Formats: sequence, C-alpha cells, structure tokens
Amino acid sequence: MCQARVKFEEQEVVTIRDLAFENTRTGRTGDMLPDKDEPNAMGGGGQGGLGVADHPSVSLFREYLRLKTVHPEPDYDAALKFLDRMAQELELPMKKVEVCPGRVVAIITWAGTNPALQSVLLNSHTDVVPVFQESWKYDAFAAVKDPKGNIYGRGTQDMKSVTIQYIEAIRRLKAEGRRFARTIHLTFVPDEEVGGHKGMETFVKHPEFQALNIGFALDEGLANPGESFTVFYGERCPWWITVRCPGSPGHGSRFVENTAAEKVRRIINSFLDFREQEKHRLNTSECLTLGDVTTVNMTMVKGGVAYNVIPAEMDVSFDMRIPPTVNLQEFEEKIQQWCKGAGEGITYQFAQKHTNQDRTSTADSNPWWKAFSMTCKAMNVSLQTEIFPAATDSRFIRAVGLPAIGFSPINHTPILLHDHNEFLNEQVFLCGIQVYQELVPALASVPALPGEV
Ligand SMILES: CSCC[C@H](NC(C)=O)C(=O)O
Ligand SMILES: [Zn+2]
Ligand SMILES: [Zn+2]
Repeated sequence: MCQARVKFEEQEVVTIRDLAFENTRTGRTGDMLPDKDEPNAMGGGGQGGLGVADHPSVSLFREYLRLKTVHPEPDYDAALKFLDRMAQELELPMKKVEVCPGRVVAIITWAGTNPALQSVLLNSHTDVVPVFQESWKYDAFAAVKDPKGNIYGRGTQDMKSVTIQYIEAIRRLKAEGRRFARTIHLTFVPDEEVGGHKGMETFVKHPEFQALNIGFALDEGLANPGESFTVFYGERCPWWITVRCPGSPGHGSRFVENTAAEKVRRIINSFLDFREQEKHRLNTSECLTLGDVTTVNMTMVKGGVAYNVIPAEMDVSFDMRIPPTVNLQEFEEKIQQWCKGAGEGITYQFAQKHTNQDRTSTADSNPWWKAFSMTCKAMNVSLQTEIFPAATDSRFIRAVGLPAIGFSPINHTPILLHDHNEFLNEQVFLCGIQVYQELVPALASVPALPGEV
C-alpha cells in the first residue's frame, strides 16, 4: 500500500485517473483543476503549459509553502488564516493561545471516543529560516515543481510538508468515517527556528498545554537519503557559549604582555582540539552517528577598534551540541579548566544551555513506541533510530516528562533543511501522508495504560 519505497528513477506519475480515485476515496471534490492564478501550479512543473493537475494534497502543500512565514519577520497572520481554513474544512475546532505578544499557538482538536484517555500530539512549527535567494534555482517561496516532481521551497523539508501531511491524513481518516479512542491534537507553533522561547518553551508551561492531557507526541525529524526513515528518540543539548577574554591594551607596534588575543588563541585551541578529537571519534567508529558525539564550532569573534590599538577585550563564541550520554557537569568543568588555563580574568556566559537529557524509550515496553514501530513494520518501512543532532521543539516536550519522537516521513531525499534549494519530491510527500494514515490510528488506539481511566 505505502509507496515509500518509490525511487526517483522509477517514479510513478500521478494521473488524472489516480486523482479522481483519490478524490472519491477522500471525499474531496472541486480542486481537480490546476489553479491558474498560482505560479507554476501545473503538474509536471515547468513554467506553465500543458501538464497534469496537482494532486489536491500537493496543491495544498504548495499553497502553504508560498506563505512567507520566514524569519526575521514571519507572516504568522497568514499561517493562522490558512490554519483557520484547514480547521473549517476538517470540521474540527481550532483554539488559539497567545503564549507571548504576537506569538500564537494554534490547536486543532479531533476528540476521541474516550476523551479521558491521554491524547496524541501532532506538532509542527509554522516558521522557516531565511534564504540566500541568489543561490536558489527558483524563487524559494514560489513552490516551483520541476519535471521530476521535485517541489522547491523553504520549508519543503523543515517542516511545512509534515504540517500538511498531518492535515491530509486527518482529512482522509475523517472522510473514511473513522473514530479513535484517544483525542488527537494538532499544534502549530511559532518561533521554533529562533530557539522556541516565545513558542514551545513557553507553551509547555501554559495551562492550555496541560489541558491537552498529552500522552505521546510526534514532531519533526530529518530526511533520509536511503530507503529507511530516521526516527529520533532524543536530542543533543545545545550550548551556545561566549568566552570573554580581557587583556592589556596598548600600541599596536609593541610586544604588550597578556593581550586578549593571546588568551583568545588558547581558548580557540582548547575548543577546536576537542572538536578534532570528537570528529576523529565519529569518523573512526561505524556505529556512531552525529548525534552520538559532541560537535564544537566557532561561530563568532568580536573585539577591537583599530589596526594599531591592542584591544582590552575580545569575545569568541561557540555552538556546541552535547549528546545525552555526556555528563554535563563534567563537561562544564572541562570548559572551566580551558578558561582557567588560558589566562587571567576569562569569563563565559551561555546564550543557550539546555540541560534536559531525557530520551524516549524505544523498547517494546513503551506502548507508544510499540504502536509506532509495529505500524512501520507492517508497512514494510524500515526505521533507523538516532539522537537528533540539532535541536527541535521536542526537547521542551521531553523536558516536561512526555515521550516524543522526531519523525519526518521523508526517504530517498538528501538532507536539505536550512540549505539552498531545499526540495521534496511530490511522490515522497504523498507517501508520507499514507504513513500518517496508518500511524495516527495506531497511536490514537493505544489501549488504556495503567493509571488511565
Ligand atoms: C537551539 S535553538 C535553534 C534550533 C535549531 N534547530 C534546527 C532543527 O535547526 C538548531 O538546532 O540550531
Ligand atoms: Zn524544523
Ligand atoms: Zn529548522
């Protein structure tokens, strides 16, 4: 049933007949013809001309991609208007919670037949990262589809695809007349891409979040270039640190002792030597993935006023990502040693210091994981379980004690989140909807757990 095994070379073309069948099955009508007002809306991509109409789910995906919810000024109003329409089409209630001024979380709820049971959360963020338009093949917000069916746009992988896949899976399940014991909540959150402080981090502390009575959450993952899907059961902790090095100022023509730059050099050496060790560890062990080692990258250097003035202070910043297996207290002690060894008066401060290292169990004793993995097995979908190398909103969900899995049903696709020419093939996208059509019923039908009514 699931076409997740489809390979690009053997790509099937969705024909009008397939679409007609699909529309009958889903109960969706009236959107068979390509929308001539949309740029490049013709199936088969190209720049207009004769083509095959987009599958309605693809058409919706491309419409959502065109909303400019891009930092630094995301058009969140456009996203909320779109989601309002989705809720109306699905005939489901939508609640809006303003977690911070101008930062609204939208919640669409499909009540279960036993609402006392814990719910299933399908989370996605509405914002996307900026683009370097000059490096893109197409306008990053035009959702152009090329002749291979590859849809280009910021958010195609991260994570507007997942948002629409959730919505389309729910639409189809509702059209089939299905009901499930557990309530399903779809949350659409702002600001994930800028750290989640005015989004999920605040929302998880809000009474409206507690009221959702969540038992298990799905959130974003990463594409997999091979046949498998990658699922993430934990994340590395992001630590963003700035090390401040004071030093003796003076004339740029002299050998001044104890300069800020000499201290910065020792700091950089300590951090980057450690970086080399970890890179070597990753490259020499077949069983390690990026999520299992600590990455360190020097991302900013600040200081100085003129060529011939030795500055009294210089700052250097690093982006570190620490696996959940690392003892964080010992790791910070190591940083303190590096600072102490680099000279007098060096201080540091964190711009980001996540310390929760909770992981979601991938043992069969976890009924949520069992439902998830058994369903994938039944679909012949193979899974690779990993630690997420970067940070998502799942870290806030896990930090309040809830199990969460990061999963984007994207295989046979290079990992292009935050990259130029981010794309997703329409067939892979459509397969992902079918994956959720199986996963959502399985999760929403997990039998009552000990302690549940
Ligand atoms: C630490 S908050 C920023 C979140 C961002 N997430 C991704 C997926 O790129 C990151 O890991 O840099
Ligand atoms: Zn994302
Ligand atoms: Zn992202």
